[in-house]
Amino acid sequence: MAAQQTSLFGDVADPEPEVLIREDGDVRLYRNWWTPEETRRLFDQLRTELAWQQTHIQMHGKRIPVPRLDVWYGDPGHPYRYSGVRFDPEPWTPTLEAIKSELERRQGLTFNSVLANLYRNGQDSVAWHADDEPELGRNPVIASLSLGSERRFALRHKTRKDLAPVRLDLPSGSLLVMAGTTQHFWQHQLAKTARAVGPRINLTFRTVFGAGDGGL
Ligand SMILES: O=C(O)CCC(=O)C(=O)O
Ligand SMILES: [Fe+2]
Repeated sequence: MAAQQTSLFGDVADPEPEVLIREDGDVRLYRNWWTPEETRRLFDQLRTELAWQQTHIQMHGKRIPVPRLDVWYGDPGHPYRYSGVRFDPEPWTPTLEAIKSELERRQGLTFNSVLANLYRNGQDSVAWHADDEPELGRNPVIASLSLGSERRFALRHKTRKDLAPVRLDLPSGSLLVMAGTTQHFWQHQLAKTARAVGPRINLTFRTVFGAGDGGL
């Protein structure tokens, strides 16, 4: 039975997660990880507090804007790589630090970085990819929190045709945890939509191994 816990964010009973993927990976969804009130408050705080920026990638020698705003926060000394270039993360804000401690306590995990994404409308998206950069280690645990408008998330196996793709609308206040070998065998995306949708914030907590951590 899930324990009733008192948290910074109120009294929350964590229900058992829904298991979305158990073959060649491990993906679980906690639908009501935050209450609607917490979710609204955190969405407003993060929308105004975070240093949202436009990231560009190099493609065929051209500088292309990614279709969303994003920003990395994390412990110093754990640079992340984007399009082959290393960047230092921003220092934790109080809101992100509180969310991180809450996540670590309730999930029994630790993280040192978070990539925050802001999808401004239905035209913002993230293309098929796996979070398999070497600095995330062999079997990364990625904890993904959704706030704001519901958007369609999808996972597909890279090679096996017998495993059906998983598609679901990620509710506001939900926590999706991708673990085990998920990033080796599966890709995920957040597709564009023609529907009129408001903004969505996604926080993906990760552990980025720095040069001194060894054991990648
Ligand atoms: O917005 C999402 O739900 C997914 C974001 C994602 O896959 C990423 O930032 O790596
Ligand atoms: Fe991802």
